[in-house]
Amino acid sequence: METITKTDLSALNEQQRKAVVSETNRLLVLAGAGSGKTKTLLQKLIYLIEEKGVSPANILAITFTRNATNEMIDRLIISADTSGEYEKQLFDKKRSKADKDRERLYQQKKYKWIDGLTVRTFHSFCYSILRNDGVNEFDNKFRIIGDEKKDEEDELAKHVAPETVFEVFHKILIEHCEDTDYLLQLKRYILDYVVDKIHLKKDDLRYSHKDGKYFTTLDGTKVRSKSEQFIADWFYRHSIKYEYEPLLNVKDFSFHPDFYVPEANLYIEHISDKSFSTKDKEEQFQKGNLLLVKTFDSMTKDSALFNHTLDKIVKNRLPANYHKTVSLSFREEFNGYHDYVKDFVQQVMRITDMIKVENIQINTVLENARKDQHERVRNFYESAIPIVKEYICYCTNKSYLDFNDLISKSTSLFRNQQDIANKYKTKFDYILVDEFQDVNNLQVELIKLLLTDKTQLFCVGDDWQSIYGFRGSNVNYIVEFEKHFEKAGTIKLNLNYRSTQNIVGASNEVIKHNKFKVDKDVQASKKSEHKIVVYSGNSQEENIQFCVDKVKEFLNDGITNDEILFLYRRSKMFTPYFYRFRDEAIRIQGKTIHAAKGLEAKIVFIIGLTEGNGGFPDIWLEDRIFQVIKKANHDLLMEEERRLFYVAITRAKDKLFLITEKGSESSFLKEIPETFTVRTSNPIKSVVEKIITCKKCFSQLEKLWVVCPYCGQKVDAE
Ligand SMILES: Nc1ncnc2c1ncn2[C@@H]1O[C@H](COP(=O)(O)OP(=O)(O)OP(=O)(O)O)[C@@H](O)[C@H]1O
Repeated sequence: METITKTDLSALNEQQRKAVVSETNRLLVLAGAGSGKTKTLLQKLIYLIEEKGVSPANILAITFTRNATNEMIDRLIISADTSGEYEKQLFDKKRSKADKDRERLYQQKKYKWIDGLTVRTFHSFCYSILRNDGVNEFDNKFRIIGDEKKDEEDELAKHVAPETVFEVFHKILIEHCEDTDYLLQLKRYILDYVVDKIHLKKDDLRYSHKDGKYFTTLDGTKVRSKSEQFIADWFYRHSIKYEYEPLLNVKDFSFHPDFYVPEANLYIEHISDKSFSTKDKEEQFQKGNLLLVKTFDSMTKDSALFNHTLDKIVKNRLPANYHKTVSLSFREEFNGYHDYVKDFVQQVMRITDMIKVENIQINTVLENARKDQHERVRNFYESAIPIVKEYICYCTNKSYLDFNDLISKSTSLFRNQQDIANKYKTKFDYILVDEFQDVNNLQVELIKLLLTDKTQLFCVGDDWQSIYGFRGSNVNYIVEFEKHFEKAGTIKLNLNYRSTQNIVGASNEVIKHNKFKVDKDVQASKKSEHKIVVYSGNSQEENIQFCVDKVKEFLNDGITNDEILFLYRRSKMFTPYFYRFRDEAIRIQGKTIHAAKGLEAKIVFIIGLTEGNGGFPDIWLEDRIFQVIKKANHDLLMEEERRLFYVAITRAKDKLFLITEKGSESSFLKEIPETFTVRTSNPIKSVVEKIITCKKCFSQLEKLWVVCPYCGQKVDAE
């Protein structure tokens, strides 16, 4: 075999080394943030090939994202490339991404051992299984449907559907709206629960309308009660023109009856428990020789009966040639509400994913939803489920597979076709999985179907960083690894090489508030020169100003833009910052915390750390709609939010800024002990680090190191 690269076991700490040489067949390397899990996994790969003589063809390394796969391949090429050229090219800012991708591919081919490895995302691995071996199971000329239509650079580009999941759902929804009943049902849902928000508690919007007209009817009129809304909707559904609270001048005085139907020359007064006596009004009607009909709240309890009543009252009085059917247009009916329709589609997409990951029958979901005590939940599913069913049929007819289908089709292929399962089982003697804390049911099932008693499964992950629960990942697989995989072992990596003591200390304290986790004693290897800055301005403008000033200061001190990272819970928090920095002609990197997984930066700002709606924590999955498919209690959802905060904090190497607003500080900030922070509303000057020389290997180090990262010598900071 060609010489590849040296397994540099001496560059690893004892625990990392133990993990690399371990012969345990089911091993979990449970690592704290920045403790070198990716490094350990790569060394394991190299060790297997170089020291143990394993053929690269027998190794499968699985990641979650294309970026992670590329990074893994990059690191392998760097380790093999003694000239150091590849690393230079990779970090060359003048080179385009496409250029780097081409170079990666070229280098990968050049080193046969790297090319021989299977380093894939779950999805691309399943994609090739289905393409190569799925023919007996179903049409293997399928195309993938996802969030993007095409990316020229993507290896899967040729096989991607010409429409996105969202587009298909939206299209199906519009088609469904050709049925007027469905259209109005959906419109009613959106008006009630998005526009009027009638599901919210009393102390909100509902009573804040000065004129008391709160309920929105299907034609957009605001009325005073649910019953009036029902009556107005009934007119709309039957295309009967009406006037709401028209001014009526009768003999002795003028007043506003509830409804007037011109074509029937009829007035309707709806009587609720709270209505005043209508005696006076009735007299006036008699005097004026006008037709008044009363309806009562008690009638509205049974909607079928009430429909019937209105039928009797109104229809008989309409002219004989009155025709009722008018087809409604989707575009016009939702005029002004199209963004809400899109939100609805997003929610339908979310439940479709959940249904697939949890492997529940659609009709079971509908049955459960119908039993839910909340009308909003029942109504949501009545409108959503027909769309989900149609989407599934549509994808089958078009031979589209979405990301969940790729995995579930692969597992069913393995279950149904033993010979194909055996082919993969015998091929891969070693299966390495990165970011194991993010696996979901389907992915674990796939892994299990690939294992034999002899296969070595090597998983690395950090339960404290499990942040994809909302997409179906299940932190239980890592927390109870030894229950899910027989005869499993665990090695913990506890030394954080990335962040300084204050950052590691703060992150440890925050995560202590979570109950569902594995305990780890994560230590920092770098001293702190700076405390974490918690800045609370009086307004967003003050916060932005503070960040702009700080960033300018850093840039003046010679720090480059890509060493500074802005993190946030939701993209929209960043928008005002983005525009302000753009006005200042400063380019900064901003990422959602989810997208910052695995990244690190010298200086990190976490913005939007306010309590309450739109802040952080932001527990949206608690919405009862999702609970129908998967139960999740408030405490567990809060734990996921806290893990997300933990991921954010631990991206910082040296300096961390936590940006909040006076009076609405995120509860997470209170979980960081004072010793690690400076809390202020004023700008603060930063401390400039000094460089020292390691006495043993003479490396130039920032004063922050406790132990020299190159030779392990204890560094005397003084
Ligand atoms: N034994 C070691 N000696 C010196 N530096 C190390 C060692 N192990 C890891 N590092 C360095 O620590 C940093 C973090 O490593 P890595 O990215 O592998 O951590 P990680 O556990 O995957 O992090 P996270 O889970 O937080 O994304 C890297 O810069 C890496 O080179």
